[in-house]
Amino acid sequence: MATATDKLSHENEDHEKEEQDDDQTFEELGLDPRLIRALTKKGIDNPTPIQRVAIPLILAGKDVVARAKTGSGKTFAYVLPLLQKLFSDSASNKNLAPTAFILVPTRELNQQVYSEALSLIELCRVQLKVVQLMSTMSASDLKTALAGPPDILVSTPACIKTCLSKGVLNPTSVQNSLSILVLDEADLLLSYGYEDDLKALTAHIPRRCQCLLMSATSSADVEKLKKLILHNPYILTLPEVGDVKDDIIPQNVQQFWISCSARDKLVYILALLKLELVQKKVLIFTNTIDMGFRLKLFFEQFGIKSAVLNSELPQNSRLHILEEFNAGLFDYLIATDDSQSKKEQADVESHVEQKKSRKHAKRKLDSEFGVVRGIDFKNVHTVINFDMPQSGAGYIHRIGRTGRAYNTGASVSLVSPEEMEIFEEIKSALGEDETRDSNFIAPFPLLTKNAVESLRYRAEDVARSVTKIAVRESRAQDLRNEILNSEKLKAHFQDNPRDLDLLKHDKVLSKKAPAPHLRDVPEYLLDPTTQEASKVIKLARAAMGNTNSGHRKGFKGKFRKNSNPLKSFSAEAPKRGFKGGMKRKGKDKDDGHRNKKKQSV
Ligand SMILES: Nc1ncnc2c1ncn2[C@@H]1O[C@H](COP(=O)(O)OP(=O)(O)OP(=O)(O)O)[C@@H](O)[C@H]1O
Repeated sequence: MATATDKLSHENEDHEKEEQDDDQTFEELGLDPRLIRALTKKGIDNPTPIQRVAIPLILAGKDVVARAKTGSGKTFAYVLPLLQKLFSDSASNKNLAPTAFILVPTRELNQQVYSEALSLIELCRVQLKVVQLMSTMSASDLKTALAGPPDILVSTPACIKTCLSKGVLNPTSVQNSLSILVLDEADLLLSYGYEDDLKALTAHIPRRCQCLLMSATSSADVEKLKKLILHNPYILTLPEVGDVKDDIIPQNVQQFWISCSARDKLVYILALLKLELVQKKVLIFTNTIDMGFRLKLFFEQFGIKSAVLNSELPQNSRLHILEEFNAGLFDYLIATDDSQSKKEQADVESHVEQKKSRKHAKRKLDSEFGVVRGIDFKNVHTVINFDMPQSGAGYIHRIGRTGRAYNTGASVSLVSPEEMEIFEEIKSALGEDETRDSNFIAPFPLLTKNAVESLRYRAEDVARSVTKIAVRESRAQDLRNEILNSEKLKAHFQDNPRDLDLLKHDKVLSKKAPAPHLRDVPEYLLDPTTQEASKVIKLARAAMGNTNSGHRKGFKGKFRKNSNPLKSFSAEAPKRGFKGGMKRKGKDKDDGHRNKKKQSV
């Protein structure tokens, strides 16, 4: 067993190594050649900064608390060393329970992590078994999934608790077998209400178990989890260097905002999309499901096809919508970030519970839905906040859906006077600073008043036709369609897991056929500035090989290292006893240059 002094000197070595060697390879990190080959097949050649720091530490058996920006490659940072450790263990594995648990807050993330781990295992051709547990599974399905047992279990904490309470997982077996526990998106686990579920598990985590906490933001919740789960004294925290607010948003994401009344938001978003002032693919956030459908119906009248994603839809449909969007089958996805609705529902439920009248407390929304947080949307260029999120953390997670890996991205927030207060809160959470792109939300420069006014008449006319009843009917219709889809999907995808085209989710819901004259914006309605702006966007798109949203052409390496979230992770040593941290080299020297670029979207 190493002493605390050993621990500190190890940390210092790691730190210096990182400072010296910015271009380390996976090989130099000690990664197994099979994993390196698998990564090459996935087009991944070099580790990201968080991977450079975390992989050797995890391989060395340390507990790690890793905090790194959204899109910085945290999943591989733990999945790769975890698999490597299991490569050597699996032959001698006589365990009665899984060796590794990966706990995630949402089903969507569950699916994503499971798929990443499975695909690496398949590419490495090793005898490891990974399974995912879902809360919809019956006790016998859970039993079947855990038979064997698998080497890796991906699950929400709630399912683990269910397995323990139903006797599907034996606590003693867990104590004897569990060697690695990962809490992914740790900052969200408690806010999704998993505290009791986690507590039910902690009693059975053996002391020798290696624990890893991955998170995009730091919060009191992460601290709480650290205390709850991490009992091994060898902990390395990897927060960002210096100011906590340093580069919370990746530097290759440009953030913009537009001030407009709540009523005018429809005409503004129409102008952004129809006049092509933002690049595709576009992810649009609303705060309520009804607003999501209102937007969809509104867009349909202008020939803009979009799909909606929300917690009301069956799980298969949600996962399929994500797959289709990631594969580039449609360009506009309206996602409802309904953490607020969930909270409201939870309040209602607890009220109902207090009254001991639970029969009306049916859960309509899926509490494990979480499309905003942690999901790896592929090639989303623009995130639009149609409604503003309720907190700084919510904003960070939403914006983090663009600018992932080596891509650039932009965000546009439509802010009404009623939302100014929360907007100010968000800005102070980011530590807004005009000299740093990553923290600064600039006024959107490409939309002129003329352009908005030219569309106002048409937009308001259509907006009036999208009545509450129309929204309610289309919401019900979509749910019916998706329930049918869900059944078909289940059956079909068991046999053809890669067949994405079968069911499209961006079909038209409006009863009223779109008027042909609304499809195109006639040239006489467009002022020269807007025409110019739209051309600039198209050219930028073409220059980046982004003319077809389904295919990302490599423009890796064209970014300056410092403006890339994957390159700019920096780590700092724990507060006590270790100073210095891993600094980004020359991080501020080209700020002026970045500011000049602010005009392009
Ligand atoms: N070394 C690498 N080189 C290039 N791309 C990478 C590398 N590592 C991961 N990626 C890609 O980067 C994207 C983001 O990775 P990941 O989802 O792990 O980010 P994250 O840090 O977990 O973000 P979030 O906090 O939003 O969940 C993924 O598409 C992943 O395939």
